[in-house]
Parts: sequence; C-alpha cells; structure tokens
Amino acid sequence: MPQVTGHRPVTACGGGRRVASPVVKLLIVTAVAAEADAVRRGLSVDHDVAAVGVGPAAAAAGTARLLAQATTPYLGVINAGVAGGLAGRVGIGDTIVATEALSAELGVALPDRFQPLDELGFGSNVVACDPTLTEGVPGHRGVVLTLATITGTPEIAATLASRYPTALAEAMEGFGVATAAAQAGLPFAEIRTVSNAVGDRDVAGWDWNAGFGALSTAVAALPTIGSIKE
Ligand SMILES: O=C(O)c1cccc(C(=O)CC[C@H]2O[C@@H](n3cnc4c(=O)[nH]cnc43)[C@H](O)[C@@H]2O)c1
Repeated sequence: MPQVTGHRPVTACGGGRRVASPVVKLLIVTAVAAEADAVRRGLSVDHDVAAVGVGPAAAAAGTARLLAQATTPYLGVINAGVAGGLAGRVGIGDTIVATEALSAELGVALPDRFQPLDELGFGSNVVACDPTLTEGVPGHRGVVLTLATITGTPEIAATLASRYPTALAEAMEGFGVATAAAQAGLPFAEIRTVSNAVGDRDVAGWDWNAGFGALSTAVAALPTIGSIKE
C-alpha cells in the first residue's frame, strides 16, 4: 500500500528561479457545503477542503478536476461526510474510518445475486483505503458502501447488510473520489459520520447536527503531516 512522506521536496517556479517547496496538504473532498464547513471547523491544519457535489459521478469528476488544477501536489485525498449507518452495526453520531470504498452498484443484477465488477474481469468495484492518512482518528473500521441511489426501504437495507457483512455505512461519493485519487496515483481515505440509519425515509428526523458535529471532531484527530510516515 502506498504511504506518504512528510515533506517531499518538489521544484516550483518562483520569481524566475526554481525553488523547493514542501508538499504539506491533503485534499479533503465533501459532497455538500455543510459537510465542508463541518470539516473546516474541526481542522487545525491547513488542508484544502472542497465540496464537489452529490453522487459518485460528481465526486469523481470534481476530485479529478481539483487534482488536475492543483499547483502543488497533494499528499493524499480524503472523502469526508455524513452517511447512513447500517442498523445494529453503528449508531447515530458514530464515526467510521473506511477500510475500503466499495461500489455496491457496479456489476450485474442477476436473478439470484449481485455479481460485482470484480468478477467480470474488466475492473474493480473496490478501492482500498490507506490507513496512514487516518491513523489516530477514533471510530469504527469497516467497509463503506457507495451508491448513486439512496436506500429507501428497510428491505433493501437488509439486502445490503446481508450481501456485505463487513459494511458499516452507505454514502454516495467514496468510490468516486477513490477512483480519481487512484488514477492520480494518490493514497485515499474515507471518513463518514452517521446522520441516519440506512433505509430510514423519515428525512426530517435525520440528525444532521450529530453527523456534522462528529465530522468536526473526527477530522480534528487527523495525523499531522509530519507524522504521516513513509
Ligand atoms: O433522501 C433525501 O430526501 C435527502 C434529503 C436531503 C439530503 C439527503 C442526503 O442524503 C444528503 C446528501 C449526502 O449525505 C450522504 N448520506 C447521508 N445519509 C445517507 C444515506 O442514508 N444513504 C446515502 N447517502 C447518505 C451522501 O453521501 C450524500 O452526499 C437526502
């Protein structure tokens, strides 16, 4: 698994001469502005934080655009935001540090089962997370599912829970951000905090404050750049 260095010297143009500048930032990508604000409230280090839109397509395109436009290379990319938690595995306000971002929709819906892209021989529906980016962040460790379609019934929630026994939550961007990071050769991590139970359609009852508060607390515990080891 790739690991990131503390201060990697790169050359940059400055006043007509080439100077070495340290690479000191992570790119933290969220879906919506309220998540980006929660991340900024918690951060004590100057990382770049940007909201790129809801869903895996916006997440992948937005992250790829930000990486392509960056004037200084990033050490890694983190997708942060709120999520639906799988009942009985995590609770409202809990923090999840993903071990993998897994697309639960990329594959074939067979009559008797879902066949993931991994089995088809032309790509993967899973990106592994780099634990060095989130070392010391307290929370559950497990798979976070990415879906373009929010789960809207307890039956679908139960199907997902049974299909993915190590999954803890679902959200809509992780696999997209992870794919952009992987294609740029950068390590990736995903941090999610639980605002609702997967399948709960009482959206008025979702606990945004618990989710956003936990998000601020979680990113406050991100390792300092100097301590992200080779
Ligand atoms: O379902 C709705 O009607 C609805 C209304 C307002 C906001 C939402 C969101 O899902 C917020 C978008 C954001 O939050 C993540 N998220 C949070 N809970 C879930 C979930 O149960 N399933 C999937 N995604 C969730 C997601 O990453 C979105 O970017 C919905």
